[in-house]
Amino acid sequence: MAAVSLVKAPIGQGLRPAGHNPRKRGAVVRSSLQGAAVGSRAEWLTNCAVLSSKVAALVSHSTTNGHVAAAAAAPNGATLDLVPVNGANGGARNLPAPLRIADLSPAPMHGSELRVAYQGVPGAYSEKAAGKAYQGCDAIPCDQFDVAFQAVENWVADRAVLPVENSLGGSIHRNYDLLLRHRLHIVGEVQLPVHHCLLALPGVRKEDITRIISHPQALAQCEHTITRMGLNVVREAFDDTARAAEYIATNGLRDTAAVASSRAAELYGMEVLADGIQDDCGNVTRFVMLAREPIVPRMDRPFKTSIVFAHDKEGTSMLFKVLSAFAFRDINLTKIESRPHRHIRLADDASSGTAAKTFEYVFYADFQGSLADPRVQNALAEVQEFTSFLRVLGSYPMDMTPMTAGSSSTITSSDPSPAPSPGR
Ligand SMILES: O=C(O)C(=O)C[C@]1(C(=O)O)C=C[C@@H](O)C=C1
Repeated sequence: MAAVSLVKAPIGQGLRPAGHNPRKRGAVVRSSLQGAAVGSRAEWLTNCAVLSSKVAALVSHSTTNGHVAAAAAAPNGATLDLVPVNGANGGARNLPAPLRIADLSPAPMHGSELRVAYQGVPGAYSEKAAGKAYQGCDAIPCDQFDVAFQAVENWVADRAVLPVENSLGGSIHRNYDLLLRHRLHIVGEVQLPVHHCLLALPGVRKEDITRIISHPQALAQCEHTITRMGLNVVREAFDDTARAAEYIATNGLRDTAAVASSRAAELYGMEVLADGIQDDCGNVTRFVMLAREPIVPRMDRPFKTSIVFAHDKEGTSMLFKVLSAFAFRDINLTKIESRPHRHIRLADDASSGTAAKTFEYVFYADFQGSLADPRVQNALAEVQEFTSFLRVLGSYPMDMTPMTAGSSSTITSSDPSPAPSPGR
């Protein structure tokens, strides 16, 4: 499958039903502590069904006289300009085909495959993470992280699975920045043990290699091992690990090796020169699962909640106060990250568009606890008092799978529409 490089004209984008404004929803604590978007998804589906039946009625009427006689009014008042049907009368061959019910369906229903966007090409670790998060999904490769966000926002994909941190390389800052710029919700997490190989074309020996290419995170995760191998090489960054392998194969490069997965070796006809070259055998990358809607937080299993906050006044010990709101309630923080964000535009629920706000730093924090837990709600209410900006990025089940090398067991998720698998 070709990588999605631009997501500009998704099917049905202009047909949003009345009241459907994705930017209005969300989990900003100021408006609501509980994600209240479940009803709006149902509303969207209902409106689609109404719209579909109107179109279906018109199309069936049109087949009696060979033409669609009139324009249909969509529920939001927009006019659907239905075109003459291609037929024996001819003359309409270059005109667009009429909408079908399938075009109006925003997401696969009733067990059909979930479309999951990831960054990279087949053989990338992110593809494997997508398969671990949503077994049997239709994984959609995207050439950039931003495109994966857009693919979900524009209904080209139902979910995105993107890396946020690695146990050796640290945070993937780009995705933290994008979480703030976009309006998607974290609905789950998946931790993937990452086992790197050094790949080269068949017959190439280690001594022939002058260059190693890979994703910067993958190069960082193998930095010491590559040095210890005594190879006289330059290291170059590439978009993703699998694309580095594909590039070598496509261009027949016999002086270049890639750090990538054994699956990439199989897919692109490469040989494994060295196996397990990550600097730590417990090398794990954490991915987040993103959706247009939040999931309903629960209390019957371990949950994690991710927030982002900022303060626009100096000298008020904001960070200390925020941390104390969690500490005094014995809520365990699992991660905190600060990012500079001058001139970053924040998607803001308070207005229908985006509002430009400037803070010196924003802070991302993950903590153990569900948004359904009153302790968490109280902590967030307090955090809200100390901050100028607070947004809940998601409250979702923790990935509890033991992190043994090569482990790939399924995680437990509350995500409402994952591919069918036990316990979901
Ligand atoms: O290049 C890939 O294969 C990816 O999936 C990207 C990525 C990353 O961004 O960290 C994912 C997991 C590994 O940590 C290395 C690279």
